[in-house]
Amino acid sequence: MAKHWADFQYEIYLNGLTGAVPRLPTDLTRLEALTERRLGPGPVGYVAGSAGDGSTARANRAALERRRIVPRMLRDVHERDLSVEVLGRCLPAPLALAPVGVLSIMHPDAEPAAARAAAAQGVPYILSSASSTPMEQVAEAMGDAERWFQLYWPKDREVARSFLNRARAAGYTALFVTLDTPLLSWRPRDLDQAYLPFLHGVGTANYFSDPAFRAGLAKPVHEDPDAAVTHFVGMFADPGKTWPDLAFLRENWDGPIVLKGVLHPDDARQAADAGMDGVVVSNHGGRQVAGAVAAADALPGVVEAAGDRLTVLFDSGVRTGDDVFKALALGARAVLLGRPYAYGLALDGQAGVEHVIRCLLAEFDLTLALSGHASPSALSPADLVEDTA
Ligand SMILES: Cc1cc2nc3c(=O)[nH]c(=O)nc-3n(C[C@H](O)[C@H](O)[C@H](O)COP(=O)(O)O)c2cc1C
Ligand SMILES: O=C(O)C(=O)c1ccccc1
Repeated sequence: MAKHWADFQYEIYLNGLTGAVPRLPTDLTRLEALTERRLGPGPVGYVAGSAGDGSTARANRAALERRRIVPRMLRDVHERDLSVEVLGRCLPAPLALAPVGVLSIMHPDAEPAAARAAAAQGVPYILSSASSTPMEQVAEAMGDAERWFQLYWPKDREVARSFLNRARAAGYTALFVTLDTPLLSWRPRDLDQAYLPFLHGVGTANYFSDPAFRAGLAKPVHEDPDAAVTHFVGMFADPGKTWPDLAFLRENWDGPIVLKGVLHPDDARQAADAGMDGVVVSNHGGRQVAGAVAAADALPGVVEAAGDRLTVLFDSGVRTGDDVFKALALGARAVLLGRPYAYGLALDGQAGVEHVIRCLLAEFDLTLALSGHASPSALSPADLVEDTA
């Protein structure tokens, strides 16, 4: 019998018999305000903030909320199985933790704590290139869990090659290549605080530990940290890249490659033509293009274009179990979760991240059951209506 994620609900009530209540709210939309009280304005602004006036982030929520579930009754939902196949692996639920860089601004335990939390719950953790801990150390924290690595494709070919070699040697199997961040967007919350974590050296661990990166420095990192940061800023991304460049990644990575940040159906077709294995329909949580299409509104078109050539994943704005239901009904195979787990980490370290995963999946399991379905594969667009009022 598959694990019932909904059992967490009963566990909470049972603990209540001894007077215990959960350490963090079970409505994950409440975590941002709590984190705001805990952390300084720079760090929380960086995580909570988005591009421009925040319209894309709001549109992400509105597009999910506008879609409403039409539950079905009397359909035997006693036994449920939330597992899904993603990139040739069986996951216990349709969820992975999105790559979130600079996590040490949230909590000193940072990426290793998030990785341990994900591993404890059997959920994949996608490690960001811009992590505060080198990828080899995070790999150890992941233990037997699935290891996925997010690539910010460095401008320098040798650093790119070195990252791929290191990731492979450290046991990462799938590569998530983020396409939507060749530049950082206009982010007023960070600009008004004049706060950018990397300029404080945060999020540079993979680079500063990299032999190919260090070969480009005149002096060792510790002798001239400012020059190392400047080198990182110039190297971190490359707005000059085009579709034919993907051949380099295909030649240098033999596992699955997923392009993160695809919103247009034609880009999905180009991804498939370039031999990619999947896409993440994402607008980076509203952090890149202000005024961009809501991720959920872009999802059906990309799903159609992908056909059976690509695995389609989804992120940007997922906060509740019914959001997961809706993304899957619109055709995503699984969702990635971003800010909520960063807040869980800020508020309670590894335990906070586990709390977030368990709440989201318990709520999804209950939504699935109460809507008359026993597995993610049963969902389709016919389970939703669009609220046009
Ligand atoms: C603080 C922060 C840092 C992020 N860093 C990265 C990153 O290093 N690489 C990446 O591909 N996406 C990054 N993202 C985007 C997430 O992977 C994801 O697309 C987004 O957070 C999903 O939206 P949500 O926060 O609404 O769930 C970051 C997001 C946040 C909030
Ligand atoms: O802030 C982000 O959204 C992001 O993707 C990023 C980029 C570089 C370093 C850390 C995070």
